[in-house]
Amino acid sequence: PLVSGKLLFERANEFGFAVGAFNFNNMEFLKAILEAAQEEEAPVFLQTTESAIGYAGIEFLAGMVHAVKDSYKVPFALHLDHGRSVESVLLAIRYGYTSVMIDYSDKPYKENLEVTRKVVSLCSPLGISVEAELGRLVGREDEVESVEEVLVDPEQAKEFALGTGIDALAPAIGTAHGAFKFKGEPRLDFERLRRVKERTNLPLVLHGASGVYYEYVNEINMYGGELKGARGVPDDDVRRAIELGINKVNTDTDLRLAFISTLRRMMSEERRNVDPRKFLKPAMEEVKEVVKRRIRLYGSSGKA
Ligand SMILES: O=C(COP(=O)(O)O)N(O)CCCOP(=O)(O)O
Ligand SMILES: [Zn+2]
Repeated sequence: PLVSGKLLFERANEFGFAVGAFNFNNMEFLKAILEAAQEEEAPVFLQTTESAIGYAGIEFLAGMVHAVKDSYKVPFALHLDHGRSVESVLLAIRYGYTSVMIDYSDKPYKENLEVTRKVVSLCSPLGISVEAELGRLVGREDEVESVEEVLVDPEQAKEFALGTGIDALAPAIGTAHGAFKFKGEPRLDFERLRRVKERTNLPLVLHGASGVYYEYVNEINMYGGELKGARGVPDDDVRRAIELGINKVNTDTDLRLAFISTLRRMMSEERRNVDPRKFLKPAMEEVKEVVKRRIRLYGSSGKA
């Protein structure tokens, strides 16, 4: 059933595992995620960014989730990923989201603190969980670095947690969104993560955590794609981060790679087919498989 993110954050923090937070923009990804969670008997966050809402419309995205809120026995939260304004959070509340992120990490600290405190005052009385971010993920798309990376300051994290009353914190520890993470070798700042957990004891969130599995990258490159230098976070680093206190792991790129690799292969092999379902069904199945793989990696199988 559809539940508050608070429930998922608290249990994951108490028992030391992470809940998968999977992004969706359409019915196929949503169905794949929920079926994977059901088969793994795992809780999940279903999450949409503002660009997902721009693509599909919040009525469709929230409407689909509310339509199936009693159709799956596993608990799932509907989460606004990277909300960039109070208005965006209010819209999510209006459409029955049960968890939100207010991401003011690219603004001065004081602004981040004030706006986040405001969002907590709006959401907490409604039982809606609030996630915020400190430090800045380097936003690397197609190998082009767009923003300067700023790693989280553990002392500031403690003050921020106390000053805002957030339910969860996303500390920037070296990851980046997309398929091109890290300049050189993959490296997360585990010592910094440990200190943030020690000082806040909050449920922590890892953004930019996709593994970018070579089997999907290779298949995309074999069937007309061009992902040169694609690289993700090794599974062992995700495990280590969870041991150190990560309780929600954001996963978008791995689902995209699974979907697109299957789509490219099917489109190239079935040259007479014009029924979208013949391509979308196997692509959806592949997304389901990679979601199950990630749920097992996060230690959340059987934790529903
Ligand atoms: O942390 C992540 C995903 O990390 P990943 O790329 O490593 O999967 N996210 O918050 C997902 C961000 C998706 O943004 P958009 O819908 O604008 O493309
Ligand atoms: Zn993110």
